Amino acid sequence: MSIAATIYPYPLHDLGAWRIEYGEAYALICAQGSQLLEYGFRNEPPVIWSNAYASFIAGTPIRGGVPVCWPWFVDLQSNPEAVKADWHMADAPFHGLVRQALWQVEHMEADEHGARLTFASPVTRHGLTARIHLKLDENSLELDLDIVNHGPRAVAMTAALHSYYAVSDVSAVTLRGFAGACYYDNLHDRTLCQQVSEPRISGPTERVYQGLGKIIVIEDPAWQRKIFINTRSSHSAVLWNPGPERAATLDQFHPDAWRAMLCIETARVLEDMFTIVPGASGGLAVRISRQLVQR
Ligand SMILES: O=P(O)(O)OC[C@H]1O[C@H](O)[C@H](O)[C@@H](O)[C@@H]1O
Repeated sequence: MSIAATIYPYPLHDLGAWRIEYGEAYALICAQGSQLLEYGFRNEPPVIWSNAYASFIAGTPIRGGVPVCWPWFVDLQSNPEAVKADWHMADAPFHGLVRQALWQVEHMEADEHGARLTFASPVTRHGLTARIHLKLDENSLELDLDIVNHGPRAVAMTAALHSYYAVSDVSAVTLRGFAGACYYDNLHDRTLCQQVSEPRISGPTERVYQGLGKIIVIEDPAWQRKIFINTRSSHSAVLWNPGPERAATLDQFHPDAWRAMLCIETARVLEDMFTIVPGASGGLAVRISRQLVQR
């Protein structure tokens, strides 16, 4: 007998959210920011780092899960000129316009193939519409940021699916998929560097990689697990861990939490920015899965 997925309301204080279950897999997504807050498999460590210290307050960004950053990433001023020009505004919020905005549920469907949900962003400037499509099946979860330009002119933008992954100990995991790429080291004056071998995280890290391929792997021997990050239409990613000193200053963050998480933010930033012409669509997507490995 085949199992069907289920979706049910799971309010977080004042915020609307939905829990999705399908066999051993589960996920939690919130209407604010269309933000995935949990993803994992029962009786295993979580795949996505969910934050016990997160506050669920309307209009306040939630730390953890997968915040959606769009139509720009980080502060607007450090984006390419075309993005700054198209989105110029006073008090531009960090990471764009949608992470603390309330998205509308457009579609929810659960059956023996899994669950599919669509959220629509309230931002319609320049005649753009943005949607997040979430797909959960037995083995993977996909998030697809899909933007359509219904307006009269081309619009430039950057975006990121700012994913926090759960790890046993950030200094003990091995990463695959970065060797050979270039990155800007934000902690060293945004110097452009070449990644020769695969990176290890031994302290605060904030690197913006360019020219990446379609797959990144997190190998976590202590948890006998590999996380696979398959991307679509994205050639950049941000590797971020605050390290202990910055962690102590972050909101909604336990001072020791930096050890248990690693952000690999599937992105289209800097040289990987994109422009959508009238009548066209664009965006980026990530499919997250895991494989258990025997020692
Ligand atoms: O604290 P947040 O606004 O959630 O941002 C968290 C982090 O996001 C990205 O990784 C940026 O590169 C970092 O500069 C920033 O600190």
